[in-house]
Amino acid sequence: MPPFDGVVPDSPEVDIDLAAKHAEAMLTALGLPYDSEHNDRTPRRFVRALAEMTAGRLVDPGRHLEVTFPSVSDNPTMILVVNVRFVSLCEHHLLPWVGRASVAYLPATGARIVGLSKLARLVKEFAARPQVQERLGEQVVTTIERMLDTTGVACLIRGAHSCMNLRGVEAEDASMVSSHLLGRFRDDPAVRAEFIAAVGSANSLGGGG
Ligand SMILES: Nc1nc2c(ncn2[C@@H]2O[C@H](COP(=O)(O)OP(=O)(O)OP(=O)(O)O)[C@@H](O)[C@H]2O)c(=O)[nH]1
Ligand SMILES: [Zn+2]
Repeated sequence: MPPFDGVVPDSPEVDIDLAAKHAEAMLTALGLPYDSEHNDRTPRRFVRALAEMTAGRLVDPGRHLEVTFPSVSDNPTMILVVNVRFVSLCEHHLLPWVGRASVAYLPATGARIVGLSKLARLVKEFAARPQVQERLGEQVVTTIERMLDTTGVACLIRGAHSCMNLRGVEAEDASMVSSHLLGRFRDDPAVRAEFIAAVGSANSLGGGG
């Protein structure tokens, strides 16, 4: 089942008919009846969208790191993917939050390496569920550490949380920055500085090749 393709997951855990019935009751209880021909499918649309945006919880994102290639260097250097865009749902309010993650790892000498897209898939699937930013970063780095032979893993995330930007405190331009560092990224200031500088310079170069 591929999530993130606009599809509602086909899973025994997901009952769209039942969810739509409850959503209609919930909206009615809020004084928002959806009972005209214009909007009577809204409860169904609402729960389908929710199911689609939480499809990542039904898969094991780590499976992407099972596809590896032989090492190409006796002196492996930092592998970094910058600005992986993701969409998530704040687990407190179930409102969307969006962000960009930059993910790096240092392969151990002789270790097999992973395709770049797999790091992006990891981020997007861990994001596609009720989530908090701290846990997203933690899940990304600990999964890479578990699945690959590395001497360090890092993930820097900048997230814009609509529950803070568009309601409540309405801090419109505020975003959250978090860094999750393991191994040499945590213990060696030079490696950490190289990571932060590489993310910064990639951003100043703009996207693309
Ligand atoms: N640390 C962290 N906090 C988050 C994240 N997403 C949402 N929050 C915060 O979760 C908190 C939930 O606080 P509550 O006081 O229970 O909720 P609330 O009454 O709606 O609070 P306000 O948002 O301040 O109106 C809010 O401060 C949100 O900004 C996240 O990824 N990480
Ligand atoms: Zn929230």
